[in-house]
This record gives sequence, C-alpha cells and structure tokens, in this order.
Amino acid sequence: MRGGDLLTLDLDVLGPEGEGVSEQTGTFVHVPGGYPGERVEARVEHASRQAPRAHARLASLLQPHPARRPPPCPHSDAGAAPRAHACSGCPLQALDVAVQRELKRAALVRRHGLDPGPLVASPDEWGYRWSSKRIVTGTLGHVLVGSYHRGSHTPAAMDDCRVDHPAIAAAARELQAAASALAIEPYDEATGAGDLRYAWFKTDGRDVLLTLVTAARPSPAAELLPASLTIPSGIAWSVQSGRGNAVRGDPPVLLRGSPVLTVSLAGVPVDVGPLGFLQPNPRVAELAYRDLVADEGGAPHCGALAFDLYAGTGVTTALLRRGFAEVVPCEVYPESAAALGISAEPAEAFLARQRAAGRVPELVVCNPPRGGMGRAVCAELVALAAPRLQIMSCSADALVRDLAVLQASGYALRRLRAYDTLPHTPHLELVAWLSHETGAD
Ligand SMILES: C[S@@+](CC[C@H](N)C(=O)[O-])C[C@H]1O[C@@H](n2cnc3c(N)ncnc32)[C@H](O)[C@@H]1O
Repeated sequence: MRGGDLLTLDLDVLGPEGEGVSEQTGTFVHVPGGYPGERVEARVEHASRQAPRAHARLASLLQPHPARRPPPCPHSDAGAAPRAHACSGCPLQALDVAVQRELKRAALVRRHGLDPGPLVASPDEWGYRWSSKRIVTGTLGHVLVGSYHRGSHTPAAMDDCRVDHPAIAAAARELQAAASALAIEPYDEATGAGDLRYAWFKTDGRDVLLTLVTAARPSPAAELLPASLTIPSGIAWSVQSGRGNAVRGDPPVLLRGSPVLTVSLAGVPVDVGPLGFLQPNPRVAELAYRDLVADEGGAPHCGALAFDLYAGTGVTTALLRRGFAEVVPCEVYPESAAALGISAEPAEAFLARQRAAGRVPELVVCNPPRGGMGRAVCAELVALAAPRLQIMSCSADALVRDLAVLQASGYALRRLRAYDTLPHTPHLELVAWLSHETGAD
C-alpha cells in the first residue's frame, strides 16, 4: 500500500479518533469521516513504515450507514473528509446517538478485548458539557474562541457549540465579541507573541466561571475584559508562559465575582475553582461515581477504611464517607488537595506511606487521569493487596495496561461497565470492579 492508492474499503471498527477503520492484508487503514458498517472509496495519504497503519482520505461513500444523518452542527466536518477550518470535536455526530454507543462498545471488544455490555447513555445528547477549554486564535479585531482542527493547529470556530452547555456557549460568544471589540491580541504559538491564549469555562448549570489564561503579565485581556463581560459570575486569570499545550498556568488571580462554582454531583456539593477539575459531563459522570463506590451489584460498599486515589474534587471521598468509618483521599494537584484538607501527594508516594504504616483498606477507589495509573502505582497496589479495587478510567488503552499488571498479580476482574460521557465523540468512561483473589469475599 502506498500514498495515492485509491482503495475500496469495508470499514469494520471505530478508530480512536472516531474514524472508520478497515483491515487490509494486515494493515489498518483509518478513514476519517467514514463509519464502521460503510463501504467507501478512500485515497491513501500516508502509509506508515514502522507500523501496519495507513491514513486515507474519504473520496466517496459507496454504501452509507443506515443511521447516517447530516451533522447537526454547521461547523462540523463529521461524516465527511476533513475540512481545514471545520471543527472536528464531534466526529460521530453524523450518526444516530444510539448507534454511536453500539459502535463504541464494538470497538472496546475488538480493539481492547473488553466487553462492558451496552453503554450507559448520557441523559443529555446536546448541551452536556459543563467544562469547556477553548483555544484563543485569530487576529486583532477578529478573535476566535474555538479549538484546533484535530491533528493540526489550524483554528476552528465553535460558535454556539451544541455540546457545550448553553450558558457556556453564550459566555464564549460574549468573550469572542468583547475580545474582538477591545483589540485583545490572541496568542500566536508560532512566534510566542500575543496575549490571550485560552479561555476555560465551567458552569454549575446556571452560572459561569471563566478563567482567562494569558501568555504574560501585565495582560490587556485581564485588565480590560472583566468590565465588558456580563455573563460570567466569576472571572479569574492565570498566566501560562510555557510554550507547550498546558492550559493551567500560575496560581489563579480573581479578577471579578466569585472564584468558585458549587456543582452537585451524585448529591454531593462540590466546589470547583478556576483551575480545578470538573467532569465535562457531570450528569453521566455521576452515574459512574455511584457505581464506583458500590459493589458490582449496586450495593454501596461499607467498612472501616477506604482509600480514594486521584480524589480531585472529592465526590467519591464524600460518597465513600457515607459507608466507611475512615476515608483517606489522595490528590496531587495543590488546589484540589487543599480543598480536601490534605497535602498534595502523588498516588505512588501515598500508597508507599500507607503500606509502611501497615494500613490496608477494604477498598481502594482510583480515578486516574488519561494516562492511567502506570506501573509504579499498580505495583504499589499489588503490594498493598486490598481486597477490593475499583477503577474509573477515561482511557481504555490505559485501563488495559493497568489491568494487565493487576490481573497478573492477584486481582480478578469481576465486572466492567462503560458510560457514554461525551456523545458524538469516541470518548467514554469505564468502571472496573476487581477483587483480590486471595482476600476477596
Ligand atoms: C480524572 S481526575 C479524577 C478526579 C476526581 N475523581 C473527581 O471527580 O474530581 C484525575 C485526578 O487525579 C489527579 N492526579 C493526577 N496525577 C496524580 C497522581 N500521580 N497522584 C495523585 N493524583 C493525581 C488530578 O489532579 C485529577 O484531580
């Protein structure tokens, strides 16, 4: 297979970016805009020499999926060959949402060897995103508060984004207009010049907290915008002077209003600050949280001691405290750790310290970031050998890696469930129930 080849392909599995993938004599051909179940014509753009993988551009749809529809969002290139300035945030939206869930499940089975059963649906198909990080690009007088097209740094508009909560979409529109009118200079990552880099919006379903992330101080954006913006109930400012993609910069400064939103998750009120983590879709995440603190039959765990690793906003800590006499959270991000009343500490160091003190909990709950727990934390968990271990993960790849270590060292996977946390995207959340083979009930 070579660049330029025109192939007729039967796409049979969903790829990691929401594209259709077809296996051709041992090579996996990824076709953005095509979906599993479709026959397409696609032109090879790149064939890897290192891996059995190729990327091809959708040329024509020979046999469309019966659940295909025009993408509901006008900015999207979902279901078509990529368009440079289109938004690629929701690549599955040209399919009915129930079919999206079936394809995600099938991909977990085929690509990861995991079968969680039917995905738990999101209560909201649109407007579900309560936390949205936008990238500020454009030119003086024409500021864009949007995103990058997938796999590139080409700016894409996200005006009236349909998956963002309506309060966030309105606040982003207002910021875009105000930044343009006030001649705020968007940051230019190629030269490192400019002012406003990112805008991070969070909502509690009514109010909006906006964090402006600028490249340096002083910042005209931080000085001028707060007086012009009417929608956010709080505006904070953080300086990120690094050249990478990290959004979180220096400790935030409050520019106006309240620095905190209180979001109710699974009945637990959670305070979220300017740079604090908030599940993007809390309404489905709370279903996963409830499962994370219960056994695989749905009965809440109880006992003397539980550890809550990667505790973040503390929802699971609060839920666990309903059933356990003592719950010890662990969190590395200082803002979140302070809110939990603990010192910031990485999970690996926390587990080593607890183990040295001879403290073995009945249950360890883990909700690691995208990269998963990794070998060092898994090795500590194996050494701790708590009877029950429950993991919530937003990355099937990372979960498979962590499970491989844990299952090879005494843990058995009792159940797996998946949640459609971000409809129209390939993302999902997983909860895994494990028990220690020697100590489990
Ligand atoms: C997916 S979030 C889970 C948050 C939490 N369960 C919640 O609902 O808010 C992952 C959390 O792990 C924290 N974290 C990342 N790496 C860590 C580490 N090595 N040790 C402990 N916490 C870590 C992050 O700061 C973040 O709060």
